[in-house]
Amino acid sequence: MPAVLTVDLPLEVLTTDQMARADRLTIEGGVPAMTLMENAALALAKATSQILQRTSGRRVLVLCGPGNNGGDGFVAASLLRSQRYKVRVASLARLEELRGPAARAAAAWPGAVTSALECEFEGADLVVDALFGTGLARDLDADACDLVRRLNRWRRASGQNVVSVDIPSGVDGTTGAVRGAAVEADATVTFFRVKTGHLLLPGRLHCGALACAHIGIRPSALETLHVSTFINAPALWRSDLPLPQIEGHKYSRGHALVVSGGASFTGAARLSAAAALRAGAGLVTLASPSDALTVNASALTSVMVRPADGARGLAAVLTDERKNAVALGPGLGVSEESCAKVETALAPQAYRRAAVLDADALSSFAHDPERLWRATRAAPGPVVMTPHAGEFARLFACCENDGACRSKLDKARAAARASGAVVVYKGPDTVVAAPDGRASILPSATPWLATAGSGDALTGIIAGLLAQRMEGFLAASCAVWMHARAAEIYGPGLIADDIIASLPHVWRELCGR
Ligand SMILES: NC(=O)C1=CN([C@@H]2O[C@H](COP(=O)(O)OP(=O)(O)OC[C@H]3O[C@@H](n4cnc5c(N)ncnc54)[C@H](O)[C@@H]3O)[C@@H](O)[C@H]2O)[C@@H](O)CC1
Ligand SMILES: Nc1ncnc2c1ncn2[C@@H]1O[C@H](COP(=O)(O)OP(=O)(O)O)[C@@H](O)[C@H]1O
Ligand SMILES: [K+]
Repeated sequence: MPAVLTVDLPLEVLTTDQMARADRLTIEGGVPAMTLMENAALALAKATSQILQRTSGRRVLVLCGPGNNGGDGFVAASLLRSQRYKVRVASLARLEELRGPAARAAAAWPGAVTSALECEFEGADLVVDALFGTGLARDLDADACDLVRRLNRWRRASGQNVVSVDIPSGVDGTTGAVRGAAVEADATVTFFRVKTGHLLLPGRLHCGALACAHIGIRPSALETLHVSTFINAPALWRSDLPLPQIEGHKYSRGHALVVSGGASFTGAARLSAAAALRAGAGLVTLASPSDALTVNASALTSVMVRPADGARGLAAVLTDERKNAVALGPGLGVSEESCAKVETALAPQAYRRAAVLDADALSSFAHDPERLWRATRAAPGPVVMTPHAGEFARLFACCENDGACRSKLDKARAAARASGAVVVYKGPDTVVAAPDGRASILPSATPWLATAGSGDALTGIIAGLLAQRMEGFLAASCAVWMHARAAEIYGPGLIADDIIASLPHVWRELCGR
């Protein structure tokens, strides 16, 4: 499998509305719509011909829809025909229904056009899906759903390739939802910038290999779009990555405190502590209940262990101002005592201490999320919360059910706004959202990450970066990427300990030494 996390795509991610505005601004700025369409078709024909290994005579079927996505299809069909491919075109709309550049593109196609609803895929070496793009406005009707499902069945049975223009037809370009049915593509060529629907599930699973082509839209168009969603890639946070300084010492690299659960629940916190050290914190201390002190101390070497019983014990350990990042949740237990420990860790104080809240530190507030948000809003430093889907549903039910929240991205943003904390909404398409509206989406992650303790390792990496004083949103995004990249490097068979063991390889890639 290719290393997807290191593929180069532009950082900014757009909604379909933002993309439409970028198109409009460019056209108003003097670039003809037809030029954009021709450039889009050129990129598409190039991708198609690469998949067909430039062998002329191969048979290509182009499925065109009623809008400009179909227009791109018509122009690409003409280009591929001029490159000596055997091209058939099938249209969903009657040609007289087409408007604007799409109508002009269809008129320039020299061959026959058949009905897409009746078309046969047999004999095709590749199908170009130009049915619907970013203009998809409602669910596909029954006939279009039937066409898409027939195409998907043919692709699976024949093993031939499908290339989607802009976005697999049927995928909502903003939310990633499937509107009735959606094409399963082997490759998708999008234009100018990736859209949120390419990255959020299930949309991402329909795209295959995603490429982004420049078609003449000026990057200056971004200035008016107020883009706040980014691909989670090193370019987003690399310049803020904390690196050890020659004149530095361990205290200048920060001191993370991880809070352990009781005697039978200590492994999770130890994973977090080890991950915090590997993420570069100069020192890591495990605050352990007395009954778990021996088991923790005997299982740790470079992590220090200090006794801390209850919220009071934690408060005593936290009087040391050098402990500038605290992580709670893994193995903590769901209880009122855990709520009190979280409130202690977040209590206002004279110096800036960052906090990461995961697992039981979140679930303990399920009956009263407002109580947690009061604490997170009042906290003196950045707070990062890392819920998986179950924890998110328990804690942020109001954001789940809010009619304005249409996607995982919307929900994570609403949760960050409500809590005043950075929210890492975990899963195969992890979203990191900051209270100020910034968000990042991880473009891929190996499902081998779904293993016990994997989230605990992530909590530790975030704590380690926060201890080094990295800004909250960037630290959380960077940690999510490092965690996924460590798993990608290690490969199949991964367990949580391997994520931690792989972190030096990730560092080496990031800093080149
Ligand atoms: N606007 C531009 O300047 C450019 C647009 N380009 C292409 O144009 C596409 C966007 O074009 P459009 O805005 O025309 O939209 P689309 O071609 O994506 O589809 C919209 C058309 O389908 C209809 N429609 C929407 N949902 C439907 C549904 N569920 N069932 C049946 N019909 C439905 C709409 O009424 C409209 O006619 C992009 O995806 C891209 O491929 C490219 O040519 C590059 C430049
Ligand atoms: N299918 C998947 N694909 C990629 N990453 C996943 C998948 N499922 C879970 N993950 C990631 O694995 C980690 C699991 O965290 P979590 O559910 O808290 O596990 P645990 O509680 O066992 O530590 C998260 O970082 C999450 O994003
Ligand atoms: K399409």
